[in-house]
Amino acid sequence: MYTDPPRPDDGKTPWREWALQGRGAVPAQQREREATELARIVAAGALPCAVGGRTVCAYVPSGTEPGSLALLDALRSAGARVLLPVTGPPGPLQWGEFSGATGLRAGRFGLREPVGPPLAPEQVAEAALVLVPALAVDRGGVRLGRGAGYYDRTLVHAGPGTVLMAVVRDDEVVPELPADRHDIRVGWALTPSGPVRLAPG
Ligand SMILES: Nc1nc2c(c(=O)[nH]1)N(C=O)[C@@H](CNc1ccc(C(=O)N[C@@H](CCC(=O)O)C(=O)O)cc1)CN2
Ligand SMILES: Nc1ncnc2c1ncn2[C@@H]1O[C@H](COP(=O)(O)OP(=O)(O)OP(=O)(O)O)[C@@H](O)[C@H]1O
Repeated sequence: MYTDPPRPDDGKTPWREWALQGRGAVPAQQREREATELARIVAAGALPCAVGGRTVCAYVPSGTEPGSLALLDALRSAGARVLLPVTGPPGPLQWGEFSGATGLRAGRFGLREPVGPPLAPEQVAEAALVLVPALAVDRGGVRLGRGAGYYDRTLVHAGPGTVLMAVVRDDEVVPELPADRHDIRVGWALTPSGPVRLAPG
């Protein structure tokens, strides 16, 4: 059960605590069900854009983050070239191509990332779709990340046609989050109940 969410003018820190606390309270079985739903949505092709023959940037979930390797496999089965973030010092993220679980090793912060030479941050410009890790997202497309600014610095390189989609739990689509000028808004949320169109601007 969630505690009451903070207010938009409380700042990002209490919102991060709220989301992390909420995720921590979700039983493992429910988390697995939600991950299965997310992978099913991808496998069913119920995304806002076609991914066959296209590049999709995604991420390997860590801890209580929504998603799974099965979701990444579903993207590959749909014919996508899947790129995963390679985390360096704070700045734009580099990328590595996902070739299956055996091609991953632990990187910075213990995050699993592809072995092999990293690709430039600008590769995100090739992407039809970016699945962005998030703690919460609001109806206007403001995304709450972990607070290191990696994705805000990365998504500036996305093309105008790239679909930006924050992956969150149903309860993490909220009316209004605190926003900073540097925040890059996303047009969609991917939740276990399906894609949710947000209205940036
Ligand atoms: N799965 C996943 N991969 C991702 C992200 C993410 O949110 N989730 N990122 C999204 O940006 C980037 C990495 N950003 C991160 C930002 C902060 C911390 C973090 O845990 N910081 C701790 C210190 C942990 C430590 O020192 O070991 C902290 O700030 O307290 C981790 C990753 C790229 N890859
Ligand atoms: N485009 C940018 N250029 C320089 N600094 C930036 C940029 N975007 C964000 N930052 C810096 O990164 C820090 C974290 O920003 P913020 O709290 O918005 O991160 P976040 O969106 O939660 O994290 P992330 O993007 O890694 O998921 C802030 O100190 C901010 O000034």
